[in-house]
Amino acid sequence: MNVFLSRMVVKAAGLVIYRKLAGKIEFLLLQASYPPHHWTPPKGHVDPGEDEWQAAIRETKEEANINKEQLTIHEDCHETLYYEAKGKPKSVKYWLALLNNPDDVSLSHEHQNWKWCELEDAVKIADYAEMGSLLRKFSGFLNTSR
Ligand SMILES: Nc1ncnc2c1ncn2[C@H]1C[C@H](O)[C@@H](COP(=O)(O)OP(=O)(O)OP(=O)(O)O)O1
Ligand SMILES: [Mg+2]
Repeated sequence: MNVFLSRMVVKAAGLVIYRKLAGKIEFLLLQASYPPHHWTPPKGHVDPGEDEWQAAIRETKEEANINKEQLTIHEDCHETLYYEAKGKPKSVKYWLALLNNPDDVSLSHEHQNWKWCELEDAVKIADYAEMGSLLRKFSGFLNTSR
């Protein structure tokens, strides 16, 4: 991406959180409380003075009430999505993270629901093609690193 474009891009970051339950891997998706009520992993905008890593961890705490200490973040498994949101180019960097204990999740006012989904369901519910590819890639990472 050239310098001009990279300055215009709205940066966001988040964590693709998964848990292992009954031998299955499930991904956490949160549903926006505002239209189009889309489902994404916890994520949000990078604040001034913050980098993407810090934003991913802060947003996960704010949106899903999950602390860094409850997670094992796979620092080497990450991917950035680029799309247009509200007429502006947006980038969202996601890292993969295990929720160590399959604890409850609680929501911020920005979300109205959450779901733990196995891969194929997560791909369907998250809906966007690039998010589907990202989830498949992260799932592949888990299958080869186990
Ligand atoms: N992977 C995607 N590809 C294309 N469009 C997407 C994708 N994810 C979400 N959108 C759409 C849904 C919304 O219309 C719009 C903004 O959604 P989103 O990027 O999730 O940010 P947001 O404004 O809801 O919250 P946040 O503060 O968490 O970034 O983009
Ligand atoms: Mg958000």
